[in-house]
Amino acid sequence: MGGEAAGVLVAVEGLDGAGKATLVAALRDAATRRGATVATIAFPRYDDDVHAALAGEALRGEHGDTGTSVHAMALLFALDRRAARDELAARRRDCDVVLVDRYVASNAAYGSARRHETIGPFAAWVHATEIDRFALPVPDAQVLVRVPPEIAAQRVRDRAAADAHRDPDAFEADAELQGRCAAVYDALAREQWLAPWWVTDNRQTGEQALTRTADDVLDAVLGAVSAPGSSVRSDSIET
Ligand SMILES: Nc1ncnc2c1ncn2[C@@H]1O[C@H](COP(=O)(O)OP(=O)(O)O)[C@@H](O)[C@H]1O
Ligand SMILES: Cc1cn([C@H]2C[C@H](O)[C@@H](COP(=O)(O)OP(=O)(O)O)O2)c(=O)[nH]c1=O
Repeated sequence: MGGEAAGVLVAVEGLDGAGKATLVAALRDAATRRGATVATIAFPRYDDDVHAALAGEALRGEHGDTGTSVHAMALLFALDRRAARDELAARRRDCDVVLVDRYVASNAAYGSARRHETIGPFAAWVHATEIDRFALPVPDAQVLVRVPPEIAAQRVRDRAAADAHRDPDAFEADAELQGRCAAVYDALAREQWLAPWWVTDNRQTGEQALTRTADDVLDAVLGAVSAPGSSVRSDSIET
């Protein structure tokens, strides 16, 4: 890898508490062990971008009715990514693998779920706004970290109990929204929305299971990217 080719852009997606940050760290370690250079970016970039900061505040009830508007929230998340375009391009120039913790599909999943849609007008608007208009790069692969919503919700609660700064926000506290969001994510993966998806089951606990999952994901994602003939696949990675 390297040279003129842009680093592989891998988006990690899933519910709040699904285990995205945990998998991103495991993927970074696994890719590094294989000799690849790796960069990671987590969206929303609360500390680095004003749109992300505003979205975070709106999720906690600030800024009047901003949080109740599906499109306003999605625009703030999208503008955060738009402002990260140069950084994304630079990381892809410098590194073999760029891992993003949430990306464009998060907007499609959460916004569609909020509007009680699956893949419909809202997902089309997200594509038109972020890909067609903002020219954000299409990822090479999208990984759905899949767990039942009840397990994700329990992890969010445990995390909040352990860390006062991780109090559940408006989306995290809405169990019905998380349930609909899980269904939209499944549909996005099934339909290969935007780019190829891989689905990984993250119910299992333990370091070993995580390392195995990260290795399986890397094999699948990097294998498919370096062998374009094999193109779009929807393999389910069993852990
Ligand atoms: N496979 C797993 N089994 C048990 N706990 C997990 C697993 N993956 C993540 N966790 C825990 O669940 C919580 C949420 O994980 P995190 O990676 O922060 O999720 P996300 O980034 O999707 O919100 C964390 O406390 C993490 O340690
Ligand atoms: C990045 C992004 C997040 N979201 C939602 C998902 C989450 O419920 C919420 C906050 O993002 P999240 O990554 O969960 O941040 P944190 O765990 O630090 O609170 O915003 C979108 O709806 N669209 C997006 O583009």
